[in-house]
Amino acid sequence: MRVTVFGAGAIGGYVAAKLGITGAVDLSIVARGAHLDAIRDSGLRLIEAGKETSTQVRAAAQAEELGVQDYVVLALKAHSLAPALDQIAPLLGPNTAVVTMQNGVPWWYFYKCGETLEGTRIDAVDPGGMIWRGIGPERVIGSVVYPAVEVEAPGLIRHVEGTRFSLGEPSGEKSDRVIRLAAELVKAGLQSPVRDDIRSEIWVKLWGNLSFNPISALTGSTLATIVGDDATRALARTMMLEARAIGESLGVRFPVSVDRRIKGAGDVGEHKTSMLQDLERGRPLEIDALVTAVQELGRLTGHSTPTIDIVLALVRRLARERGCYS
Ligand SMILES: NC(=O)C1=CN([C@@H]2O[C@H](COP(=O)(O)OP(=O)(O)OC[C@H]3O[C@@H](n4cnc5c(N)ncnc54)[C@H](OP(=O)(O)O)[C@@H]3O)[C@@H](O)[C@H]2O)C=CC1
Ligand SMILES: CC(C)(CO)C(=O)C(=O)O
Repeated sequence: MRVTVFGAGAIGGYVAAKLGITGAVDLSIVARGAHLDAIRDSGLRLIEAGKETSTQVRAAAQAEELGVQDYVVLALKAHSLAPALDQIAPLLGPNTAVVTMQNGVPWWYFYKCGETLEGTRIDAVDPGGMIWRGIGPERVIGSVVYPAVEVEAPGLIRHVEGTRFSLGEPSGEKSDRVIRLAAELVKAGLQSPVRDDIRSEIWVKLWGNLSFNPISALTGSTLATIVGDDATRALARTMMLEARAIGESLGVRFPVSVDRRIKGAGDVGEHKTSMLQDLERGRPLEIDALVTAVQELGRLTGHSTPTIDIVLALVRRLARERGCYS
């Protein structure tokens, strides 16, 4: 099984390191810059549960060096995907499956969704439908990423917590390709349940990201602090209720209450969301996949999002001032 992880940063690097340690798949990564140089020099290093491992993995700067794959794991930040389409193309053959390991509303959301909006492109994450055309939604295996992972230094991945990568076909089918991939991830020591309704799980994760991430960027606060403060907790809750109305109108089942989801986020503790971490590092923020796309889905389904709109306006303004959003 030929597997390439494109964008082997924190999440992609973790998946690649785990698959590499098992050695059961023909594994490659595409990376760039100092990170790529370090992986070529010293292997892909992973610190997990206090133990460091290093895996020699085929690491390419250009996908042409690797050719057509059985699976391509896309572990880029959502905004990095459109600019990378030409670089990803050489990995794709007629039977290549593409696994989207990203937070937020995925660009393929309305593929085989069984809704009246079937085939709708979401401009916030797929401007002009260029990703839909460039990758093809029929290749997609959806994913929900739970682990917290960081790139501590070039070539060095630090696992913080969590091992679950839920997978699911957009159609909900338990296809051979998704079952085979899940089996490899499990062999590598990860949890990989195959879902028949991956969109509902995407929404439960998104629920936290669309509210806590921009609030944390705006306030500089950790999850525990946002949840512990009555006013910011209420703000997150209002955003989540606006989002739930949109999700439910799209057929999403929320298996937990909004208050339980908020408690779960608070229990993570004094943790800075990825959006706050990106802001502090001056890196582009994933505003569009996490927040703008939800606003767009609100417009598509006829739901107003007054609180999401305000928070979105503020976090965009902040990110523009800091050069982290264009
Ligand atoms: N990290 C985490 O704990 C979690 C992350 N997620 C989600 O997972 C997704 C990935 O996040 P994360 O792993 O943190 O992000 P990272 O920024 O750590 O990793 C993305 C990697 O892709 C690389 N990249 C971007 N464009 C290209 C390109 N054209 N060619 C080669 N490499 C490229 C980046 O390189 P460069 O650094 O040079 O830009 C970086 O190494 C996001 O959607 C995030 O929200 C979800 C749950 C938890
Ligand atoms: C920690 C959490 C769950 C915040 O919603 C997250 O996914 C992130 O930081 O992006």
